[in-house]
Amino acid sequence: MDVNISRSPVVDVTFSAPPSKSYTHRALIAASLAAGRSRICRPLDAEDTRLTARALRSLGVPVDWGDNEIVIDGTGGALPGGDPVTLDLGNSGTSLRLLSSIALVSPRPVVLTGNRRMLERPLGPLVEALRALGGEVAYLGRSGYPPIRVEGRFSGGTAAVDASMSSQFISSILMAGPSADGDVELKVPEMPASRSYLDVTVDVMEAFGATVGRDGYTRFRVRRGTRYTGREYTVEGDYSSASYFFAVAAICGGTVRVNCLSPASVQGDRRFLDALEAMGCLVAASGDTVTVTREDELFGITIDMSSAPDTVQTLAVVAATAATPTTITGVGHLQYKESDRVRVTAENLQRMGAGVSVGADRITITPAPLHGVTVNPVDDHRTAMSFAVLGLGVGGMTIRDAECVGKSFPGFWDALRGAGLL
Ligand SMILES: O=C(O)C1=C[C@@H](OP(=O)(O)O)[C@@H](O)[C@H](O)C1
Ligand SMILES: C=C(OP(=O)(O)O)C(=O)O
Repeated sequence: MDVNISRSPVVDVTFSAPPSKSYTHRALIAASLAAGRSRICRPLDAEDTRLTARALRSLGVPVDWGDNEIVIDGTGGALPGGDPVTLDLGNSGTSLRLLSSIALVSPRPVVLTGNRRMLERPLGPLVEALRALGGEVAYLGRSGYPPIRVEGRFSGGTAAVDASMSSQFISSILMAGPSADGDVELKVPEMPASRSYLDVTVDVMEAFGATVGRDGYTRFRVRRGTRYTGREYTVEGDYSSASYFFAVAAICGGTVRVNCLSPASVQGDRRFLDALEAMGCLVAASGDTVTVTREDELFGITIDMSSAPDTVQTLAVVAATAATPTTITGVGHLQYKESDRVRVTAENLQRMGAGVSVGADRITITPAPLHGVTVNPVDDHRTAMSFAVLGLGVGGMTIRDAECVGKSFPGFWDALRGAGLL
């Protein structure tokens, strides 16, 4: 499916944020390992979260996905035995990384694999840590990458984790921690990438009754005997997905309100709002609603987005419409995502007329007169959504294979149509 995008006049629209993908993955896992029944309310129903649910069912967890809720009778920390099982996680990095540790909880041999791009997304530091904690983990293809086969016992102990490529390596072990035979202690020698997602992990673990010891982002501990308890849990709104709506105001001018967002959220992509404010937008929050207004031209900034990786592309497209250049740092690990996002973003902005320079851990966007192009997102949902929003400011844009947004935000195109923007 291709979507053609014309230039939009100044906007005055209200959107609802979809549920958080990261929170939904984690609630599914915690509920699966919990003692007792959980009801997950307003889960994100998207390709990636469905992959996690399907994988948990394959591991023997009774996951009942109903109408806007998921009911799970938790296993109480253990997983049932059975034949070896293979989990195909598509290109859901969160699913594959987090479930790699859940696989160690299972008494069955578990193979974790994915699509072609997933097999290019690194896993080495997580495998090394799982081996140190009792896992017998084998690479079935290229060393350091999926597919892997996980056997052994989650005995626990101490492991050092290099999370410079992905915070998910740490989140994975922590989420499974309550099911280890002994204490789990993780030492993190250097600042993890996307560190805010570790706050999301700890938030969900504690919401389901687990206690997590930590020293900032350098050390994490889950004590033997820690357990999850089933509960009713409502998934908060997704600030990463909401960024595209906020960017509509920044790029087209006018006002966008987005509701269903938690004002106390620990999601790192709230930082996108700080960036918009620094560039000249008016940002206001009231209850569950955030309002962004852009009246005058925006000016470029220099900002570290290392803890807000999923809104780097959204910020880059906004930056291309500002009056002066923007430099975004902390972007080196974006090469490991659904695509090499810094390269893809640079190439497409340059095709549109912007000046872009890329360094080891930064991207600088120098605004210039822009023209619409046809963008092939190469199956990356965030490339599709960020350039769609830029198209509303430039016109003459076509997004190829637009259904790829289903990975995280299946309602994206309908939301723009419902607001009269398509
Ligand atoms: O743990 C999570 O839910 C996620 C962590 C981040 O990945 P990295 O930690 O690999 O940067 C983020 O980009 C991804 O969309 C979701
Ligand atoms: C990188 C992302 O997700 P994942 O790591 O789960 O593939 C994303 O949603 O941008």
